[in-house]
Amino acid sequence: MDKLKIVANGKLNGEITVSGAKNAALPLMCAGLLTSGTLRLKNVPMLADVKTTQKLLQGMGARVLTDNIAEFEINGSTVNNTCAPYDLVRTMRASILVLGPTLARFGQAEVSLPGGCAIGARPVDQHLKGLEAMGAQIVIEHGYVKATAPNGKLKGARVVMDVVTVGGTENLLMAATLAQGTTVLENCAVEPEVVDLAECLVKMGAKIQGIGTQTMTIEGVDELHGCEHSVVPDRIEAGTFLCAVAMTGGKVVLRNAAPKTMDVVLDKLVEAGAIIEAGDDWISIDMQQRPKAVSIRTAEHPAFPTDMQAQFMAMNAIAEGACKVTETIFENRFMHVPELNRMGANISAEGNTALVQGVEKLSGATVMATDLRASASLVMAGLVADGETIVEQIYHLDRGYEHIEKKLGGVGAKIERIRS
Ligand SMILES: CC(=O)N[C@H]1[C@@H](OP(=O)(O)OP(=O)(O)OC[C@H]2O[C@@H](n3ccc(=O)[nH]c3=O)[C@H](O)[C@@H]2O)O[C@H](CO)[C@@H](O)[C@@H]1O
Ligand SMILES: C=C(OP(=O)(O)O)C(=O)O
Repeated sequence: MDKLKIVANGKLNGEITVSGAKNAALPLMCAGLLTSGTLRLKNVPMLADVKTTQKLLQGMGARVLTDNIAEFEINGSTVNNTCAPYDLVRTMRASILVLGPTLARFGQAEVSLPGGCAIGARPVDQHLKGLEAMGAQIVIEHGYVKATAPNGKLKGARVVMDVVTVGGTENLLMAATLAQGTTVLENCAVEPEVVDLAECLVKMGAKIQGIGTQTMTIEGVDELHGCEHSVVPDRIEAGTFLCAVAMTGGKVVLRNAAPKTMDVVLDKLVEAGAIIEAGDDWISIDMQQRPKAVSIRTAEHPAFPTDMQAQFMAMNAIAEGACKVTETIFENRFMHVPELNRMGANISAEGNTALVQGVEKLSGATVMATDLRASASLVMAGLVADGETIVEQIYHLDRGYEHIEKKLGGVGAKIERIRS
């Protein structure tokens, strides 16, 4: 399994181009199942999860073409299999997002239950509850969700999700576009990636009102057509690089970024001492001091994103002062804490709260993490640690960061992939 070797190399300086968002690209690719037309997606990040989604869609019979430089064409006219098998679903929880579109277009779907993962149990009860309200008959058998729509069609319904769920909102939104009648989704997630999906669906002919609000009303249509859509920039990848610069110091400009989707993260970096400037599609950071510790509390958008919690923990680990990090979205998202402590950090975690006392120095070590953002936080710690840091098990990182070693290497980091 590949590893990353990182040696501190001073301040980061230069420019980085941000990729399209993983969390938007995956549901957008699944939306290709809703139409027999061609969905052309641009700005798609070349990530392990995108390749898994490509395999999943191809396994269902869809034609998926890519030029391997950020463009995909998905054509759902040839879909002849409504099953998403365990061997693909288990490597990527977002596979559950084929359930809504497949059921809505073909009247049946069989999708392996994704199961829990390192950061929490992550049930999909809200997805199933919503589809049942839309008339689906659902059984769980042999680890699979087997869903059918009586007479082949879902029916519009009012669904109040009892937790705010990004994937649940996306699945039900896609399903509702082809349902008969009107669906009202209440308590929707308003993450930028949900908005991006909704905007693409509208281009495909869907009738959706309330995009970007907690209530979306969808008037079902008989069919959707193809369209061209550019994936929203990845606010989490961008935030990760900004945090890295906040730790090393330096001046970096991020291109193809979406600062309007990152308000709270940018505010917190300013609180930490960074000078941040932004235009429509760029962000610059200038950091010439040791960061100040900043307390954060994760919550649904537009509050502080859980997917940035580990990276801020790494920054706080070397910051001046002490702070509190509270995780309210996932029940087990502190796996980076013991690894950061092995590198000399002073963090104590209990329940969903971690108290961080900043230290002056970290020391390099061999570390690993069992989830994506935890792995990113260890890479960042390596950028400022004494000696060599080896981050193992980086297939987690490859799920969500496109060429992280090249992007950070391009602004002066000493970081090398060791292939095995
Ligand atoms: C591919 C993708 O977009 N992944 C993102 C998505 O994950 P994902 O869509 O899986 O996250 P959700 O928003 O659904 O999960 C939020 C919380 O709701 C709970 N829940 C969710 C669904 C459900 O049916 N029942 C239930 O109880 C989950 O266990 C979790 O505690 O949003 C998360 C929260 O912003 C991000 O961390 C992930 O990066
Ligand atoms: C938790 C994450 O992703 P996923 O939902 O794909 O596991 C993430 O991107 O940090």
